Amino acid sequence: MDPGPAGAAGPAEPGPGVRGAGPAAPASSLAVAAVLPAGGSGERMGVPTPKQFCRVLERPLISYTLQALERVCWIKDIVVSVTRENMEVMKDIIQKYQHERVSLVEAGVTRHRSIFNGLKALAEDQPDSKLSKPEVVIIHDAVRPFVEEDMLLKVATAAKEHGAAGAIRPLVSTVISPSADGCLDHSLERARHRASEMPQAFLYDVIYAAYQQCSDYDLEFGTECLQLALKYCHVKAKLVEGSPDLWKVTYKRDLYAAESIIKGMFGLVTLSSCVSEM
Ligand SMILES: Nc1ccn([C@@H]2O[C@H](COP(=O)(O)OP(=O)(O)OP(=O)(O)O)[C@@H](O)[C@H]2O)c(=O)n1
Ligand SMILES: O=C(CO)[C@H](O)[C@H](O)COP(=O)(O)O
Repeated sequence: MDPGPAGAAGPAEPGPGVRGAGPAAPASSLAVAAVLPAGGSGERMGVPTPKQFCRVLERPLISYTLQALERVCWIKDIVVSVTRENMEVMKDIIQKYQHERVSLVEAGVTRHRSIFNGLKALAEDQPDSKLSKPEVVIIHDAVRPFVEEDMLLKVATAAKEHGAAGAIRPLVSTVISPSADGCLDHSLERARHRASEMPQAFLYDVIYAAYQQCSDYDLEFGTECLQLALKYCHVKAKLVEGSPDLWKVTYKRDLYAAESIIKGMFGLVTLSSCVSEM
């Protein structure tokens, strides 16, 4: 286990993303970068602090996500989209927890706009940029801290082959479509559908071209990057089964769940204490 950064506050975290010897890296010729949208306000969490900055065991949630990515040595650059008002907060987090290879860009008013801003920073025509255009870009929500290297490798490799790839999970509940009068219109067959999670990965040229062409409606209301690659670049994403830990911290209770997973990683929760609580 890696110790936490020297002098950093918070637990000496095992860090998500590192277990055992780890999976093999992709071919060294594959240039990979990551974009982390972190410009949301976390309305559904219902607390004043945006959820990515909420503390879990004394450490901001986004710091765990950054740690999971920066421990993957083949991810060269990590671009984080943050609102102007939280830029200083983010810089303080980077300094305090000694995050590496992180660049900041200004977030947009929607998630898609924040991602687009991150992609623009990686484009080759950026003057004075220390970033270089990657072949593959991973997109991962700042509020999904438990991503493993193995999963990142799977989506990056599949993106190189297929142009796009994304993590999926089985649906827990059936998805239904209501009609305008609040009654059931139709219901989807659960076994034939999947929940789309993160991370996702793309050939950079594919996803950048998709964002450049996409409509204001997509940028405002879209929730699915894989759909943009399909709609604008005719790229059918490879879907990769992910672990349950990829879920997105959304509600207040998710912070408690994240805390208990991190404690489990530290060995702070023993099996007997779990059993006695059941
Ligand atoms: N304008 C936005 C909106 C969202 N995000 C980011 O996109 C990710 C996933 O979005 P979501 O979970 O919906 O975050 P919020 O928009 O913050 O949450 P809510 O929908 O509850 O307001 C988060 O890391 C969030 O910070 C972003 O970068 N820019
Ligand atoms: O769900 C997703 C994948 O499809 C995205 O990860 C994302 O979290 C969607 O966020 P929002 O619902 O706020 O747009």
